[in-house]
Amino acid sequence: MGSSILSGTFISFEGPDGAGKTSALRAITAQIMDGLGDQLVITREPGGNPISESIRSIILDRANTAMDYRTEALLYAAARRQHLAQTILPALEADQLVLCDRYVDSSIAYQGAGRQIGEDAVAEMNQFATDGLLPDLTIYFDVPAEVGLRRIQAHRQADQVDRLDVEKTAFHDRVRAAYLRLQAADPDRIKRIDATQEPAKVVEQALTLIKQTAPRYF
Ligand SMILES: Nc1ncnc2c1ncn2[C@@H]1O[C@H](COP(=O)(O)OP(=O)(O)OP(=O)(O)O)[C@@H](O)[C@H]1O
Ligand SMILES: Cc1cn([C@H]2C[C@H](O)[C@@H](COP(=O)(O)O)O2)c(=O)[nH]c1=O
Repeated sequence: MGSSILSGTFISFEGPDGAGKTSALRAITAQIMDGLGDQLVITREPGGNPISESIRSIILDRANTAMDYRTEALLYAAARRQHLAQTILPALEADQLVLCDRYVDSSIAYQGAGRQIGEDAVAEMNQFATDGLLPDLTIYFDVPAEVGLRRIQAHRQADQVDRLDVEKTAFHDRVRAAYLRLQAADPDRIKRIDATQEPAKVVEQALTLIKQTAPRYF
C-alpha cells in the first residue's frame, strides 16, 4: 500500500439488505460524534465522494436491467478504488476513525456468491482495486435473508428500493451464506452480531466492538 503511514482505524459495517447497518451506523454516529469531532469519518460504498456516488447511481438504477454481472462487479470495484484513494486513505493518514457502510466483503458476497461469478475471482479483482487494504474490524450484521427483505418491504418507499433489493430470496440467501463463510474464515477481523435483536441491543454490541478495536478515540 505504498510507503504512507496509515495510523487511523478503518471499520466496515456489513450485512444482507435490511440487516440494519445504516440505522445502527446513524445511531452510533449520534452517540459518538460530539466526543470525536473531526476525528470521525462516516462514509459508505458504493459512494462516499462525487465520482463514486455517480457510479452508485448507475449501478443501483432499476432501469439498468441490461447490466452484465461482471460489469456490475467492475463498477463496484471502480467506485471502491476512487473511494479508497479520495476518502479512506487520506482519512487513515490523518489518524481518523473511519466507519464505512459496506466495503470489499459486500462484493465477494453479492457479486461473487449472489451473482455467482465466483468469490475468488471477485476477491482477486478487488485485490487490485484496494491494493489489499482490509478494515481493522468488520462488523457483520447477520439476519436471515427473509427478515431483511421483510424489513425493507415494510419500511421503504417503492422508489427507494434499488436494483439489488428486488432480487429474489435465493439471491439473498446466497449472499448471507457467503457472509457466514467470510466470517468463519476470518474471525479475528469479522465479528458477527445477531441483527435480529432489538435495535438498541444491536447498537450497543456494535459500539462495544468499535471501542475494543479503537479504544484511543474514546
Ligand atoms: N434491529 C432491528 N429490528 C427491526 N427493524 C430494524 C432493525 N434495524 C433496522 N431496522 C429497520 O429495518 C429497515 C432496514 O434498516 P437499514 O436501512 O438500517 O438496513 P441496511 O442494513 O442498511 O439495509 P440496506 O443494505 O438494504 O440499505 C429500516 O426500516 C430500519 O428501521
Ligand atoms: C458495496 C457493494 C454493495 N452492493 C449492494 C448491496 C446493496 O444491495 C447495494 C447498496 O445499497 P445500500 O443500501 O447502500 O446498502 O449494493 C453490492 O452488491 N456490492 C458491493 O460491493
